[in-house]
Amino acid sequence: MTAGAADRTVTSASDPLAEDHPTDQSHAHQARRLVVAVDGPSGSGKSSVCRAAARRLRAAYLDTGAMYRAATWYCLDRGVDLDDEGAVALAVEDLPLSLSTDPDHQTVTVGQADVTEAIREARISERVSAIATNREARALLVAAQRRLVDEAGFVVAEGRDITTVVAPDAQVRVLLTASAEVRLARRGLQMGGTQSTEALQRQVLARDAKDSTAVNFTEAADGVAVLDSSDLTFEETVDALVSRVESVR
Ligand SMILES: Nc1ncnc2c1ncn2[C@@H]1O[C@H](COP(=O)(O)OP(=O)(O)OP(=O)(O)O)[C@@H](O)[C@H]1O
Ligand SMILES: Nc1ccn([C@H]2C[C@H](O)[C@@H](COP(=O)(O)O)O2)c(=O)n1
Repeated sequence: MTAGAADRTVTSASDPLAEDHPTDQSHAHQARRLVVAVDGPSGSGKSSVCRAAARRLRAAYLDTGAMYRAATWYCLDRGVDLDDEGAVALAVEDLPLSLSTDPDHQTVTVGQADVTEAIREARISERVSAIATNREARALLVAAQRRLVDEAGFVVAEGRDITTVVAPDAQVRVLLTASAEVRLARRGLQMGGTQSTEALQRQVLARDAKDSTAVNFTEAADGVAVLDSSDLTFEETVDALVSRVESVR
């Protein structure tokens, strides 16, 4: 792990902070505890907007989707049948995951393998719903995420169930949305125009449809503010999120 202001390491999903060594700066985060929870559908801008907001706020950044992706990578690497719910849950229990929460240095490792890039591949995006819809695997990952949020103190955490399950008591709770058309266009640009329309639809819309059978991230729960970025630039969206945080600090 690269030590830094917001670094945390999950050493296994079932015992996430067993070997964590918070730095002095991370204690400073705890002293001003503030949790910013952001959910939303694929391509709405959660990762990019939350990472930029965390940088501006000098907070930790927790990408919970990266944990589901790393679990998928691990299962595929070990030849676990993703349709075998019990085998997947056992694998996730053993998952040797290390995740940086420093918004400037995003790294994800599984055992000795640096999977930071690999977990973004289409083969992972197209299979990750098998983990997201596995109840036991979810429970393990949610427990690890709660520990990370608690330890971070001042954190921007994003995913699909942060406002409702992982950190329902967060001081700032936001559902970041954008129209399906806009999200597909953004994801197409992000992938450098390499993906067919069908592939993009599988990775964005079909994945959302599967994931939403496990958790609701299309409607804001009570107390959750909707931030629709369809007509906002990236900077305007970051500004809107940062302003919300500043208003409760
Ligand atoms: N308001 C915005 N205006 C223009 N582009 C944006 C905006 N917000 C995000 N983007 C861009 O859209 C793309 C998708 O954003 P991002 O990967 O953050 O989405 P996401 O919600 O995390 O998706 P996923 O859940 O699938 O990982 C990125 O290239 C990002 O820079
Ligand atoms: N809190 C979360 C975060 C993510 N997921 C699932 C749903 C996605 O298909 C997958 C990858 O997330 P992404 O990197 O695209 O944000 O992980 C979830 O169910 N709950």
